[in-house]
Amino acid sequence: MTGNVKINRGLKGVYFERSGVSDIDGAAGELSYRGYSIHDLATHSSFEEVAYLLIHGELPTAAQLADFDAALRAGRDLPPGVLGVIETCRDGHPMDVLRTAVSALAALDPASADNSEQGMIATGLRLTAQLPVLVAHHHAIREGRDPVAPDPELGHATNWLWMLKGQKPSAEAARLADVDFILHAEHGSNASSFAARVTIGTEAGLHGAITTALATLAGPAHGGAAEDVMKMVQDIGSPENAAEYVRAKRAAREAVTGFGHRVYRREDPRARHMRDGVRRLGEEMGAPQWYEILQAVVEAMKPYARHGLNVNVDFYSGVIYQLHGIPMDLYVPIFAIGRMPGWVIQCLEQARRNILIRPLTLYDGPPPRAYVPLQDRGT
Ligand SMILES: CC(=O)SCCNC(=O)CCNC(=O)[C@H](O)C(C)(C)COP(=O)(O)OP(=O)(O)OC[C@H]1O[C@@H](n2cnc3c(N)ncnc32)[C@H](O)[C@@H]1OP(=O)(O)O
Ligand SMILES: O=C([O-])CC(=O)C(=O)O
Repeated sequence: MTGNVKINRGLKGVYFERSGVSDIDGAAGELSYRGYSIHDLATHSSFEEVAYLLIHGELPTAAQLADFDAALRAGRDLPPGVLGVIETCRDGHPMDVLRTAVSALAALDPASADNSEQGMIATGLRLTAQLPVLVAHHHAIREGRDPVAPDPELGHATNWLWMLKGQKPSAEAARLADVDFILHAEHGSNASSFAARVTIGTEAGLHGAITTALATLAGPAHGGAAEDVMKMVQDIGSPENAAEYVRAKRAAREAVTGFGHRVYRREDPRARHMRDGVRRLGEEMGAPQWYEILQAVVEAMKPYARHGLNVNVDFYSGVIYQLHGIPMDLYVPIFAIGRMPGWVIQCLEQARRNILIRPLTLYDGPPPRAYVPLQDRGT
């Protein structure tokens, strides 16, 4: 069929469902989770509290938070067998290894087939707890070290840095990681959450949906941007080279990574918290040049700021990880660790009022024609 049909390529501007989780005002540059401003949450909250808020809809009481935190800490164990999978693909990109390990968990986790509401919440908590362990263990294995066991005395962000580096992080480093996870925890119908919903829409399980989400997050137009920003900063090398770098990119009509967003027409509200972190940490660590290069890129992009083109959340996050000595190929997995509660609640919302997600493509191929047998098709 062809005809006068309106096509929204990339589903731009299309509402496909209602959601009570996060509200994004792209024109105003505002974001809230369950009605709470991202700025309040980044300033006052913790990842554990935000994960509870996202999944259960309300901020927890002290007792509810303690139970939730205990469940997260208890969920860090990995079923035997998954380390063998990681070992087999140890030299792959950490995002490929993580996706493969989560996919393997579907087969190795005895409770993975429980698609009830309570079953999905329990699986979601386990996966939220397990993702940092998978990433840290893979990193140790590829470096030829023994994986560092999770420490049940430590909260989510502190334990992640402990397992990654084998040393207890400073309070400042742990807080920056915590804020990073809060800022990445949820973002409506972004590509990876939408992909996870499509998977749940077929009544597949949560491990499958998270595997889909991980595959989708990895691309440079989505979660892969932080890694690319760090590569860009290294290519630029010094603030005075930024203008020429941007000019050449725009002359070639190439995107400048870390800029642009499908929804925001102002600065991404999450960016300011990362920017403050880069500036502070850079000064403290005697490496202010990264911040200066980033700000020189922002300045150089101003003439191209049509349609409100501005920095997104991942413009600054890569440099924070770099200052913490975290390898570039772990930046997307870090995003994934933070995004887990968002994926879980998007999947729960989908499952609660499930409908198969199946839009249409308007056919514009050849008209009907007769089949030509192989021997009649020439050489
Ligand atoms: C966590 C996240 O996923 S945030 C996004 C992370 N991704 C990146 O940072 C990669 C770089 N950015 C991009 O590739 C894009 O901005 C995307 C894919 C994120 C969004 O793309 P779109 O939805 O097409 O953006 P949008 O419709 O707002 O584009 C408007 C205009 O700005 C331009 N534009 C968008 N992003 C950029 C950019 N990074 N650099 C230069 N120009 C850009 C577009 O080419 C378009 O110009 P046109 O009207 O002349 O065609
Ligand atoms: O919402 C989007 O399209 C991408 C994004 O910023 C996110 O997933 O955090």
